[in-house]
Amino acid sequence: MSENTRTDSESSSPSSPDATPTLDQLGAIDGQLADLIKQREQIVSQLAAADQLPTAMQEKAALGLVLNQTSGEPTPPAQACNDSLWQTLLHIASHCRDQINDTSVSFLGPKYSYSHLAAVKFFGEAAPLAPVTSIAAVFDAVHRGDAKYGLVPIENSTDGRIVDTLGMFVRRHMQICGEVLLPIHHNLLASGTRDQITEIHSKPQALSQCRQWLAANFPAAKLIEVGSTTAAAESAAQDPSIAAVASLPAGRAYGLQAINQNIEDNRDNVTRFAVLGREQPQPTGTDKTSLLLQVAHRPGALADVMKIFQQAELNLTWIESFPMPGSRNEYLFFVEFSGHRDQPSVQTAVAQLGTITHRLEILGSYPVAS
Ligand SMILES: O=C(O)C(=O)C[C@]1(C(=O)O)C=C[C@@H](O)C=C1
Repeated sequence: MSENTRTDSESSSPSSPDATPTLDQLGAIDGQLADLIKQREQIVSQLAAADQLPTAMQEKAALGLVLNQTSGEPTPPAQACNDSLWQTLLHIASHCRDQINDTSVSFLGPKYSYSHLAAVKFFGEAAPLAPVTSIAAVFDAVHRGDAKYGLVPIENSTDGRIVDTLGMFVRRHMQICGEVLLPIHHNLLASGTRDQITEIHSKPQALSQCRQWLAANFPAAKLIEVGSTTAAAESAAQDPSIAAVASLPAGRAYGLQAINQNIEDNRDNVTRFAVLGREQPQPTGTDKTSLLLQVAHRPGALADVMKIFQQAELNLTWIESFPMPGSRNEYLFFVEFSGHRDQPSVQTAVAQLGTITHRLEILGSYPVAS
């Protein structure tokens, strides 16, 4: 143990409750923190070498419990996401994992896309994040095992479902092991002045979330759909006639001016992201389960499905229909409800659903985000 880690009451705590603390005491505490983080790094690499390192998700759950004990509040871990002490602990955990190159997280990039901001919120600032250029590529990276986790937008409070994501779940079997809620504040960013703007670039969902504002303020501008909000910011940095709808961090990264801030039509604009990965999180008491199902094409088929949820007293939190690729008038359904797949009532409902559906996939059970 180094000088700094000694719990030295003379150097790190005030000599009496009324005495003003000194800068030395602050320095001593910082030294202890740095030393503890180094010790933590070492333990993480030793656990990894012994193949005993918990997964990033397990570690996150354990961190939540530690934080709850410290604060004395019975908050489930996932709900502590906005707390800055929580973010700091998560950052330290991701920093230690980064030393051993453990967890890679695939997301729709480049950096500073909303998907990137959501990945940082969930996995921590220092997690090894791997940007790709499309939602399909996130699924591919997790499917091939190039990334341990993936992060994709699934639903927005203004605009509804994210079609690219639901389409990929239909085409490729993939598990959900977590979710992140991110408030989305869009900004009009440009390298020139307001008068120079003739085109506005962004991801279709972002343009749609600002549709009324754009129509009222830039009725003559051409709206151009691109792969991500950061890709739009990149173009705006190269051409003063292009403005981007993107995040403020993207604007700062590309040296753009925020011509207008918070231009989303709905002030309560929130996007929900799904965390993709092979892991199956343990029940926490506040969990959610996602299913993909296909019902027979006959009257009352969906009503029969709903009856099963009603009888099992499972509370639905989301239901979306999605056209079946290649067969007109047939639909798949995404259903989410409160509860975990290990719960007996969920198991009974799933067994019954299996007898009346043509396709049934449990996409995952995971802690509810707030
Ligand atoms: O382009 C981005 O920045 C994204 O992360 C994608 C995306 C989306 O497709 O919904 C994510 C959140 C916002 O709703 C707007 C864009």
